[in-house]
Amino acid sequence: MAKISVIGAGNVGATTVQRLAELEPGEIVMTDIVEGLPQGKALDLMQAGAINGYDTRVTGTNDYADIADSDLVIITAGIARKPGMSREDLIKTNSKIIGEVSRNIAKYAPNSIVINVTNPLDIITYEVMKTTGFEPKKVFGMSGVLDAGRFASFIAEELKCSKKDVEAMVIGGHGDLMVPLPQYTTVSGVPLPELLSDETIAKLVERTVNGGAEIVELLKQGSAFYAPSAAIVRMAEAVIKDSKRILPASAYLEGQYGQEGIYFGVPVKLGANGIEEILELKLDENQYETLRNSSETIRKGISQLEI
Ligand SMILES: NC(=O)c1ccc[n+]([C@@H]2O[C@H](COP(=O)([O-])OP(=O)(O)OC[C@H]3O[C@@H](n4cnc5c(N)ncnc54)[C@H](O)[C@@H]3O)[C@@H](O)[C@H]2O)c1
Ligand SMILES: O=C(O)C[C@H](O)C(=O)O
Repeated sequence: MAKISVIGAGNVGATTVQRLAELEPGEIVMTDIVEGLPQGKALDLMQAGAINGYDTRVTGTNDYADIADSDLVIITAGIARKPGMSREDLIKTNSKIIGEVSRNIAKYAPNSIVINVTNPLDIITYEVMKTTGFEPKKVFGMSGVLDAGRFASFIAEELKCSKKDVEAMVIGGHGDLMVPLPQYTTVSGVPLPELLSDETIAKLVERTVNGGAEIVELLKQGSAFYAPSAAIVRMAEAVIKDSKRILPASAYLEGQYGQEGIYFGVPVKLGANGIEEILELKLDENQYETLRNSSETIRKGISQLEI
């Protein structure tokens, strides 16, 4: 049985707790700075257990001491972007919030694995690793599972087939320069380029890259949270069940893909120890070029962090 703490009880945090509770992992603690918010949502989710049939203990708190001895901590605290903003525009505000969050995780849950969700994803995940002082393999970010889920959903719509049969792969930074990989995307084992024309694939790639912004524009306030929480739970499940799933995650690179000392979305093996392996894929020259440009945005963001 695992203890999971979710920092931030907003849209992403609370929806994540709801999905996690249904898996019956053991105990879930939800924290926020707003008094009453995590407590009220936790009580509501406890009562839902009687109807949905789960016995997970869910509690809400404003006190970091309650995350003590967590096996897994999921960070969703911070602000979401508004229409017209890039994720990088959130650096200043969110890095202040995450500095405080990270120091408390290091203090109260020093043996935990940490999944960061707060944007700008790759830059803030770097801040969490540096501020907690945790080993890089124990700190990683959620991005590629969401981006690949969007790509898969658009592909299924185009092919008029079940989403269940599409396995997509998206790597790189969780920003405007992410890299969907059609050559590593399959529909029941059939490579995507055999099913759709280059022009159609290019259209779906573009929609995937703008997938977060498309929802931000529609909502006018806040950003996506149903697909993001589903993606977080897929990763959390791999950690608590030690299932060694191969999933894209923002991982600390030490030479892989020609990158050193930054967090970047890459396929990894996820288990109880966090990132247990990083898989290196062969890319075409354009994809390498986009990765290099994306890494520059991440380095620029890291240089703006006050850590
Ligand atoms: N990685 C991804 O793919 C992805 C997907 C969706 C959202 N996000 C990011 O996740 C973050 C949260 O999004 P959301 O939609 O849940 O926002 P939200 O505004 O609904 O919730 C954020 C919560 O964080 C809380 N908070 C603020 N400061 C805090 C602190 N110091 N300690 C604890 N809690 C604090 C707020 O009170 C609020 O309840 C944003 O930065 C957003 O961009 C990332
Ligand atoms: O788009 C955002 O700002 C939120 C998140 O990163 C997403 O991709 O939905």
